[in-house]
Amino acid sequence: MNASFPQPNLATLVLDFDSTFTSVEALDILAELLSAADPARAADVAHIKTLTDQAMSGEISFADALSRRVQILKPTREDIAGLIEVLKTKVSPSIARNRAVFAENPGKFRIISGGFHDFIDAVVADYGLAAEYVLANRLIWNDEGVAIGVDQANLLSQDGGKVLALTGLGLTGQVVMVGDGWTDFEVFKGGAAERFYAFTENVVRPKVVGAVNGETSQVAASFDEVLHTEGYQGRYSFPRSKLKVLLLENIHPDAVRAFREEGYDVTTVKGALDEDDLIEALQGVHILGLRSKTNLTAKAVEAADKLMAVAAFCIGTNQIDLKACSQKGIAVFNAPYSNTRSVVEMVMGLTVILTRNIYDKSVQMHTGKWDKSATGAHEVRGKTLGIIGYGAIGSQLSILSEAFGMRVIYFDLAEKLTLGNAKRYRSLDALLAEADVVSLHVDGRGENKNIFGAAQFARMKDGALFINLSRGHVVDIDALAAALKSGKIYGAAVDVFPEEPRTNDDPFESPLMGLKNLILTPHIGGSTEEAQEAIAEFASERLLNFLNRGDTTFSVNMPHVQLSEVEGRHRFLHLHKNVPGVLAAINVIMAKYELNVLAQHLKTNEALGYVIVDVDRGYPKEALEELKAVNGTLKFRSLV
Ligand SMILES: NC(=O)C1=CN([C@@H]2O[C@H](COP(=O)(O)OP(=O)(O)OC[C@H]3O[C@@H](n4cnc5c(N)ncnc54)[C@H](O)[C@@H]3O)[C@@H](O)[C@H]2O)C=CC1
Ligand SMILES: O=C(O)CCC(=O)C(=O)O
Repeated sequence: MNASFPQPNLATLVLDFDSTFTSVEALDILAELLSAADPARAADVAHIKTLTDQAMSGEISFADALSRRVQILKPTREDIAGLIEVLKTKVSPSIARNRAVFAENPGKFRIISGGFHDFIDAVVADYGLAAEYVLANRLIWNDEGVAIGVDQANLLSQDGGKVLALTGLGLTGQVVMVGDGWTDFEVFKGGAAERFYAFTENVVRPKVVGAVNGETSQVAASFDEVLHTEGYQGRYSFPRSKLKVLLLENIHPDAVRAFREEGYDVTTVKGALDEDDLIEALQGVHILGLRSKTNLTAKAVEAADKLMAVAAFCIGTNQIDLKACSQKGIAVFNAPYSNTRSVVEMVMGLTVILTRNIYDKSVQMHTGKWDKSATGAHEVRGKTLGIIGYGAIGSQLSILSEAFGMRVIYFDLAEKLTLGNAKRYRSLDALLAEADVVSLHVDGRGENKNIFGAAQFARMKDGALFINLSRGHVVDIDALAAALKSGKIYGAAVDVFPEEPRTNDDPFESPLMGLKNLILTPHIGGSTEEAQEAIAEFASERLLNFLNRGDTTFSVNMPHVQLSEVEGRHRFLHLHKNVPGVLAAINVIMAKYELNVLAQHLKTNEALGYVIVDVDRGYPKEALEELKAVNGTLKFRSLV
């Protein structure tokens, strides 16, 4: 290990126990355990919680609240043993994930609490903190093993006791207090600590948060933030609570939850944003999630000061300027398979509805018109489906349509595995001449603009059906309207439009409105609960794996590297322009600082090179600065 860690001048960090070291108030948990065992004590729980809250917010005297709570609870030694087991499972997540920092910095941490050694010692011992590093109260026990009071002689059973107890330790060097409660702030205010962190991971106490000055006292949403600011080498080189995630377009709440659970700072916006609003919203944002309606233009990418990664929470990525992202080293992901099935099922349903003219008949019924007739209504069995774009959606549609009794032909620019009895046509015109139903499933690349226009409609069979659930700009809408009006095509279903409203509150306008046997839907091909949930899981997992370990699997613009968790090591992620000499330059720096390399990967694509180096923990900060300065570097980060 390099000699620069642990650093000799790190401050001593003094941690409060309740709602800081653990995510809960111990006496509240004790009250809950007691009332679970004896429901008659339910009223005690409410009483205890009120007293805890009042004391923590500084509304009532701490000493008074403490002895009143013990008097109400009167726990036995067995009750305390049960409490310890529960508390061990309630350690604050950011403390739990930084367990190693306690062992790596012996003597640098203290626990201070108005709670009791009787349970605190056993909980913090798991983190290598011996009882001598705990400043706490003691319960008074009677001969039957029932706690009947508080050791009044202990400084920590008195108001202002934390200040006196800590000062009494005579710690040398800087002392920093970390806690959620008013008594913790008093430690700083009373001069026993040079700095104070109002710890808000578990509870936000307005009086405490409101008292911080932003300099010697500040809010910390996680222990990672405290460690980072104080110069400790914690689990993360950069605290997650300082990484901003912006999720647009009503992305499923499971994604919001996934990021919050991992400690990221998440903001959500219901609709899509136009370029100006997006540029403003992107300031300070590290991660962006969007769907199909927000255009991440080159200008927005250029203006995004902190952006590291973007995910399209959908299949299409035509709304993202991939080139601009690559040039800035921004990783882009999507969810290529999560809504495939939903689109296919919708096409199947639309095919039947159009073939039977069900939509118009239903509209007429709503106006009181009963038109029972078989004219123009057909079975789909035996009809020919022409699929344009035989990718994930097109090929799955092929399978289901055959099961439905249809004959399938397809046209794709690329070589594809033909499934079932489908037949590949090498000419689009030949397909159009034979298909009874034409369904578009090409991607939204710029070159596909208006690939389906008057000439293509003219080549379709008279009375055929047309379905577009791909992208709006792929079809010339005026040509479609003309083909419908002339009766050249019998019916159509359109889910995607060249111009789509950004939110449900914006109006929809199109030359297609009001035409017969034309089903219009508001871009809902992938809008099922199943698909949205699956997308949320898939896309957020891609982003989190990229953030937490540098994994780029499934990225649409980065070289693909599948990486394991970073455990007991450090990982450098170096993204650069694909120019010669970068790996050599990185290795020269590794050698210069005698870094012990545990693993190294280099993967490139046309535009980018991605070097991942795992090294032993501990190295001088100058090594990082030199790695960042290597010629061609686009982005550099280190993970621990
Ligand atoms: N309406 C909705 O809600 C949804 C729409 N979509 C759209 O569907 C598109 C297709 O999705 P996937 O099948 O998953 O994509 P994919 O990338 O797997 O398949 C697209 C296929 O189209 C082919 N292709 C591209 N341009 C072509 C052209 N001009 N002529 C013939 N073939 C061409 C490609 O070679 C590829 O095989 C997405 O890109 C997206 O725009 C996807 C999901 C939901
Ligand atoms: O529902 C959405 O967000 C868009 C679906 C879509 O068009 C896609 O997945 O590409």
